[in-house]
Amino acid sequence: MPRVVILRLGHRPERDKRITTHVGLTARALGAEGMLLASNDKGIKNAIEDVAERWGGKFYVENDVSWKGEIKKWKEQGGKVCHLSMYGINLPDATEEIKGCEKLMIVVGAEKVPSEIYDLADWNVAVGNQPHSEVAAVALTMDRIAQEEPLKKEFGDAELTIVPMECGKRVIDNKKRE
Ligand SMILES: C[S@@+](CC[C@H](N)C(=O)[O-])C[C@H]1O[C@@H](n2cnc3c(N)ncnc32)[C@H](O)[C@@H]1O
Repeated sequence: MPRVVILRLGHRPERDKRITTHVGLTARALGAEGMLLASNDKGIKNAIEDVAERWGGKFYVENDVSWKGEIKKWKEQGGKVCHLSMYGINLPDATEEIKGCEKLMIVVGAEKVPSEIYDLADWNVAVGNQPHSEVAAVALTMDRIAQEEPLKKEFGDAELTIVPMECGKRVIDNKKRE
């Protein structure tokens, strides 16, 4: 799988807190390295980085970035950009090509995204051509482009680790074991 960064556009702090947090948490869980938030909401950064600190890995959130600046920088560094939109080409028809790149920025909107994004993106990709959710779109895309099973990813330096079991809950507190 390429290195993946999420660019979240159009986040409205008064109504999108939960969904933007879920975009970040889902991307982290499936192997992205970070999320760039093109709005000012430090609470999102704090909430996601707090989870990452307890559950491991090195996921970061950058607050209040310039979306255009970040896309430009990413492309100058050889990265590719995949904008998720129900109007794009269908994911199964783009997966093989996307899998081949080294650095991938996945762009997801909230409200309507600036039309310029469609031209700046290397791929405008629909996760099926029906409206649904940015969380589902990120999850399915990351799952489809993964080379290894993303649900078995291990997170280093975790304070907390779950022991999967058929029934019940077991969480290891790694701090207590030190
Ligand atoms: C709830 S939708 C709102 C879309 C907005 N009304 C518009 O017309 O662009 C928010 C985001 O979810 C993602 N999304 C929703 N359905 C999608 C689909 N079928 N395929 C890919 N992305 C999707 C897109 O990134 C979109 O910007």
